[in-house]
Amino acid sequence: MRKLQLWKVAILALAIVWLFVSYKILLGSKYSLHSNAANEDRIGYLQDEQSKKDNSDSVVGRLGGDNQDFKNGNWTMRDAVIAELKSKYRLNFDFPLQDTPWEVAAQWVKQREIHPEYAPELGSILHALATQKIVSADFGIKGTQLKMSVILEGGQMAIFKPKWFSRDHVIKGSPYGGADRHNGEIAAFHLIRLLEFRRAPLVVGRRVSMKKEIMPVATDRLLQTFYSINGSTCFYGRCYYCKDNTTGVCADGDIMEGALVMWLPKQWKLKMYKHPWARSYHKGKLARWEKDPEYCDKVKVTEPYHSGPRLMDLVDTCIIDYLVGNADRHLIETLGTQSDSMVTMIDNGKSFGNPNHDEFSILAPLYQCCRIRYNTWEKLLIMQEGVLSQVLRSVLKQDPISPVISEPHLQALDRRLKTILEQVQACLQKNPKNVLVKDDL
Ligand SMILES: Nc1ncnc2c1ncn2[C@@H]1O[C@H](COP(=O)(O)OP(=O)(O)OP(=O)(O)O)[C@@H](O)[C@H]1O
Ligand SMILES: [Mn+2]
Repeated sequence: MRKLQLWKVAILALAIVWLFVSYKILLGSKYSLHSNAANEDRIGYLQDEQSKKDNSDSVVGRLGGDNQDFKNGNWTMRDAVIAELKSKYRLNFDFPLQDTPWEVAAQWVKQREIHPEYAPELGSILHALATQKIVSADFGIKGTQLKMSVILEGGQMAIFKPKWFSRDHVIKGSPYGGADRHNGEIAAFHLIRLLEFRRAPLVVGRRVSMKKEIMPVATDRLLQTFYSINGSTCFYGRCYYCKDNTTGVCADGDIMEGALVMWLPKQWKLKMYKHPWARSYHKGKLARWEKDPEYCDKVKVTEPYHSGPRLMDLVDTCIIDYLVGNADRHLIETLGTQSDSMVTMIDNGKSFGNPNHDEFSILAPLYQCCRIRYNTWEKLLIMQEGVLSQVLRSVLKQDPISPVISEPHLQALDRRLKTILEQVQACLQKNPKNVLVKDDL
């Protein structure tokens, strides 16, 4: 029995080494594209791969357009990885749908994912979210931050999180401070998608005319919170932090920019739990996990973290939160009520606040537990060496309110990813046997 265990560990260790070595080799290797024949072979391969997934856009065209190395006949494997990922995650806004966009999206939701990995319809659904007529508007129904809840033609509900800051505004001070970042909500959705977690509701940017699209369909109670400053329409809504004109947000003239977050189908109930790694939110008072380096050992033996996927879901979540700089996940919400229900990545408003600050403590579940899903680690490895920012930049360019985040935020993602991988490496060095966890745990 013990022998068998040792064999398993040895095979796993070999697999890890192989993955590392092959990735490094792939990154380093260069394709010499001097001869036309070689060029055509390479292009042919990519076209085949591409056409399997999406025949709306050609890799050759894209590379010819934005890859200088390719033009110079000096094309690295890293470029191939980037091209492949850009093509995989590119949105096709015209992809034909077999049903209404709302129905297609509703049918996607499963026990452990909100949308599938291969989702060519996603572009058309996001397009519908960004353009369908708003038929009613009211206060946001839950949460402490200002938002509107809207119904789109066809009955789909969505949350409108308004713009508070310009793209280059930097939030200073506490790592969980500042009003929501609507653009962060959009960028986080795509980041979560690129890392294949698939646990965030669909989000798209949208600019709405307050006078034409909102006011004619707004409830009276929402309209009562509207006011204007220097000709711009503003509102303060109703929420914990919504008081009066001093707490409201203003459009740019009549046009208010925001993020529309698609509401999950009603039959999927969310259940809220306190996050074991929540902050104390009191200056000078540390939470238990901040005082006790062995804290994870205690969490690991308590329900529902002692078995099933819950603990590893938290590790995945802290990886996303560290990347985007969200230090405010004091609650977790599971999709469904079972012990193996997935931890959703809902509410990414507190993200992309300060590109110059990396809040290491967000990673506590990872560095205290020293465990990560094999699958997650693999996805992170593929995204290293700047691949992540390149692919995300390209995806975000397609959003209606592009540019979604500023360059320093994209650079910060690559830097933070490096830190995460260094942490995993440190764990592997300390305790090689127990770090990588099977994907169904
Ligand atoms: N897309 C969605 N589908 C279903 N429920 C949602 C969705 N988005 C948010 N909710 C629910 O509404 C709650 C509030 O939303 P959200 O967390 O985005 O608002 P918030 O004001 O930022 O909240 P908080 O004050 O907790 O930070 C969530 O905790 C969740 O229960
Ligand atoms: Mn929030």
